[in-house]
Amino acid sequence: MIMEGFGTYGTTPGGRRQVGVQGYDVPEGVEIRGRYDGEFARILTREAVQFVAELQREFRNRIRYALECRKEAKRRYNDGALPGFDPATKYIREGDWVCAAVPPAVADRKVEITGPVERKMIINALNSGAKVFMADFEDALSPSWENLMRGQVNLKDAVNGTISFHDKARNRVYKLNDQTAKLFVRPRGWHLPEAHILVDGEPLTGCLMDFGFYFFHNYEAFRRIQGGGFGPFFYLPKMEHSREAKIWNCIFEKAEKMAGIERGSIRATVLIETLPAAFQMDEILHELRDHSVGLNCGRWDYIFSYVKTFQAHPDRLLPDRVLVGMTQHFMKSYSDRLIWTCHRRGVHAMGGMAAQIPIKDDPAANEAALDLVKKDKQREVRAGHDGTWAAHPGLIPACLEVFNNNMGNSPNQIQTAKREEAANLTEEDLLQRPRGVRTMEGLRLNTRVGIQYLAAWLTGSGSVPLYNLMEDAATAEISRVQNWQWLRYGVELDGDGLGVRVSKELFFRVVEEEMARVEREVGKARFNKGMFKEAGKMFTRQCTAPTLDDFLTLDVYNNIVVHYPKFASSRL
Ligand SMILES: CC(=O)SCCNC(=O)CCNC(=O)[C@H](O)C(C)(C)COP(=O)(O)OP(=O)(O)OC[C@H]1O[C@@H](n2cnc3c(N)ncnc32)[C@H](O)[C@@H]1OP(=O)(O)O
Ligand SMILES: O=CC(=O)O
Ligand SMILES: [Mg+2]
Repeated sequence: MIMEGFGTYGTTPGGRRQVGVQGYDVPEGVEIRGRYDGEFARILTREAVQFVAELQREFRNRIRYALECRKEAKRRYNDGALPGFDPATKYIREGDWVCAAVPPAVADRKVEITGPVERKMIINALNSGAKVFMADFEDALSPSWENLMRGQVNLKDAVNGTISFHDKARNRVYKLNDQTAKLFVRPRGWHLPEAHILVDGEPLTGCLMDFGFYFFHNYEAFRRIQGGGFGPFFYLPKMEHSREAKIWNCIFEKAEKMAGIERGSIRATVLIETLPAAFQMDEILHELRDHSVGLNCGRWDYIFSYVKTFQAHPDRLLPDRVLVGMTQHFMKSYSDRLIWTCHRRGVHAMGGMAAQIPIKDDPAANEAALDLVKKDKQREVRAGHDGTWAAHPGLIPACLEVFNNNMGNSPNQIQTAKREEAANLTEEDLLQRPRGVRTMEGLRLNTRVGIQYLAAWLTGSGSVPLYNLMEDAATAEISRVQNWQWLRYGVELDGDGLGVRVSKELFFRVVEEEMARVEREVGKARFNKGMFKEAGKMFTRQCTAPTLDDFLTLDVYNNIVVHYPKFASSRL
């Protein structure tokens, strides 16, 4: 068996093995095709891999079925059906039940910072003054083998309190403060495979890798150090139906049993970030009622999902992306319903992410951006949200101030902001067509943002600052699907007064011009060294595809897969 934690990778303490000929010690039926690294071997222990493989074997058929059901629902929406409340689960929506009590350690979640599982950012986020840090394997992370495995190593060190980072260029050492944010971890969505680990010859389900290794290595320390006897805590993304929440509930139960900890120890907040899930809030909470700690308004994926769900409904086209904010009736209705539902069931109703980030070189623009963030947070706290998301440490004081000013010393508003009137929101409220115009600048912005995001993702960065906004997989998806839909229906760009219709010819010209603009902005050297040209081709292909790809990152995933077929895993 390979020993854990031996210094530089490649040789055992005895020095008998060579770099590259070493492998992870894996159980029967598992093959690891990612690069070998001594640090990664601390995570990929035989026992941990066995646990993850068992999750895969037990749940793969149910996951497959849930994904088939998504396809079936897509067929129905494409044939003209609209999402709505399920009559079969009316008894759950109308029933008088509550979720398990919120663990005291996370009663106060006024401001949560999010970010990829990158070492320095984890330390900065935990030290940021936010109540919670949502460490992200999802929208904010490009899921390369290196990023995923380093992320697991970083989280293990973070939970144990030993994480540090030496920025050699700036001669600065990063360490944890005495007071840190509570850690939540967001695994990938169900749809993403993990091509570097095969179980019985098939790729592992990505989220089972993220959840499984994190849980296996950290549940004991987390419950002792962070969770006050509860935990670990998770965020669950991109679900479309309560049957998917049921799978997570069973996974949690299996993990708790394996660990010998009480049922209900693990807690998760589900992002309501798909249009179909907005009609399943009660059902999702009900499935997870012993493991729930609320719902969150994942606004960016929600907008993406609106377009995707209505991809075949030309009467429901979105206006320019910048016009689809939380004050649009369908967005406001979804946030109101989420608050009402969560508080009725005794759990947190979390707000979402304002995309503005600090602007370093322009004080006036910085002030204006901060003002937009504050207004967004004010709207959330007054509506009854118990907390919100921030993308950057520089925003934490302002967001906290807004929530503290409106909530005083209360840790949350679960008992005080019931929002009973939201019970009257109808299917029509949740689906109402967004208002606004479409412009050439909207098409251009989608294009240059989509391409630059993809270029970053292909080279390892899953969240980037672009034009003073945070961009991640969810925001980039909006750019992609909106372009696709406008092209598909040859929409008129009615906001320009020119009556121009979107066509392939127009789009190809826009791509060319925006690529030239990006090259000017980032500089020739960076442009040629980066993956901009490849990203441009991929984005163009996606926007002009005859049928809409379900996910941008799924389509391009193979470009970041790096296999080490001969050496990575062996049974020693
Ligand atoms: C739709 C959704 O799912 S939202 C959730 C997913 N998205 C995210 O989590 C995005 C999180 N945010 C980020 O990734 C970053 O803030 C970005 C990419 C948008 C901007 O990053 P940068 O350009 O590096 O920011 P900037 O240069 O201002 O950073 C200043 C410092 O703050 C740190 N920082 C910035 N954002 C974060 C963060 N979210 N968490 C921790 N530290 C952060 C930087 O590491 C840097 O640290 P240093 O001074 O010690 O070197
Ligand atoms: O995950 C959050 C979102 O807005 O999408
Ligand atoms: Mg999202």
